[in-house]
Amino acid sequence: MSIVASRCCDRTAAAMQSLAATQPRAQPAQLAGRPASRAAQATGISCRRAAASSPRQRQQGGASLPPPPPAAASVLRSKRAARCQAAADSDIIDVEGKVIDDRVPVTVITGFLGSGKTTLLNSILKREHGRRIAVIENEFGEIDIDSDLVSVEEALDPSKEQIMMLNNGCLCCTVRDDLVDMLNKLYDRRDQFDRIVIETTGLAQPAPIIQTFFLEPKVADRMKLDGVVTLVDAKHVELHLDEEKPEGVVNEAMEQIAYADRIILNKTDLVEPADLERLEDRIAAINSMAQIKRAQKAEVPIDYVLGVGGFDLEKVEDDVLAEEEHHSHAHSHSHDHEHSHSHSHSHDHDHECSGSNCTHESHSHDHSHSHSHASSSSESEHECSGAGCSHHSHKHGHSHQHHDDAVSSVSISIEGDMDLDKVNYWLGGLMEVKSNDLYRMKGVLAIKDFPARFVFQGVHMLFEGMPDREWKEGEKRVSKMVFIGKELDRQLIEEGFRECLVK
Ligand SMILES: Nc1nc2c(ncn2[C@@H]2O[C@H](COP(=O)(O)OP(=O)(O)OP(=O)(O)O)[C@@H](O)[C@H]2O)c(=O)[nH]1
Repeated sequence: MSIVASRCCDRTAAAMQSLAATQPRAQPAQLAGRPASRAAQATGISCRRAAASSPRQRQQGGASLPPPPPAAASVLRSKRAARCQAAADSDIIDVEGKVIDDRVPVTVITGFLGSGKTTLLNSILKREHGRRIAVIENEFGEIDIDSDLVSVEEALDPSKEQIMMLNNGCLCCTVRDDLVDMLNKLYDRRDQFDRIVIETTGLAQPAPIIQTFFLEPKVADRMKLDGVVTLVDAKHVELHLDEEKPEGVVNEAMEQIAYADRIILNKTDLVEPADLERLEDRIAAINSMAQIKRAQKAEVPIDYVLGVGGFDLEKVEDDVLAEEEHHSHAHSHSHDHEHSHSHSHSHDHDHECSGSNCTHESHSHDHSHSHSHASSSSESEHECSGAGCSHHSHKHGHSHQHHDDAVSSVSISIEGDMDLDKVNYWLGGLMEVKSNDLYRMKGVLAIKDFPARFVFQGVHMLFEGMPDREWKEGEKRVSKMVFIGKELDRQLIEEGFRECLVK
């Protein structure tokens, strides 16, 4: 694994306009191969997991901007070989040469105040699922931590040797070091548990917690972030999402949804089915990659929250495909609406997508009851189907709800080979310029002259990627990317990505 961690963006230069440009620059962002089991199988190279989780690897260049890449295809190969050597001595490899990932999986439970986090945690701890769980409970100063503690303590069964640690501070801003300490202390008792669950405060911003698992070498070497599970209070979430925040102040509720791998739409007993549909649309517009499940008392199958693999490169394709399915479902959902309202809808962009060159604007399906038929008022018309369509800002909302959520998902799908140097340059620029506002991204790329697909995922300035399986004979070489972030300029992102195509 390669992680580019330029935490601070010194170079805001040229802003977003520069992203569409394509000349390689001196220090592009890095797309480098991660030696992982599937890649190793595909290439015959057997080496180990996450090179970036090795402190030594980090010193060797994972944590700073990498040198300029040589010719496209050789970047992946040479980096992969280097990483094999770098990681070899500390890694466990099975008899077939496959890497065994022995790190402790960690689940982060987040969600706004009162959304049901403790209810979920208690439910996880009480159920028989055969996993021994250590819990880290984080609470914020003013909140009554004692009552929460009691409820969690009651759920702990001494015979299962569950462990709980309490951190009385805010993980997101002041005590990430505390989290590191706690994780490392917990690790000393590694034989007593199989996985760790962290319940965050309702006001937590997930990013620093997530980043801890990639940026802190010791933690990254010992633990693996399995997934971010976000509880959403169906009754109150819109209140929080709609809350106007002063400039520069984050909307925690929106961020918690944006970073999620799994969303539990909880307290469904308190709202009407129509409210749930509307909420699901709004949540999906913010984060189109996360699965959403409705629940009461946070009751969901255990596999929905544990063993998610939300940051696994091996699962990137599933997530990207899930996003596409979600999109097409949302389309049909929106069309259902259309019919039930007897063609009285105004879509911002009434379109269907097909062909490799479709590049349409935000799919904001505005189900307004007061407008006439969509086609008459649409700004652009296109069709949408097939790999070549690039979808953006999947905002499937209703006219009575907000359309100006600052956080949204942008997905692009383009057929054809990408020029690696250009992708390096463009993606590096995007990460630099958007840094704090680019929350999560995942993608599968077709790189020219490279027989394997390249998969990547990222959080802010953290980026990891690796060659995946080889393209199959006759398979369409399609590159897909999904970005979740704040005030993403869909058009600029798409133009930049399209410019990376081999001419
Ligand atoms: N009606 C209803 N109440 C629920 C549901 N799930 C949880 N609750 C209740 O909502 C309240 C808050 O739930 P918690 O699990 O404590 O929520 P939390 O997110 O941990 O709360 P904080 O720690 O304050 O952020 C409790 O009284 C729960 O019993 C649900 O599905 N329906």
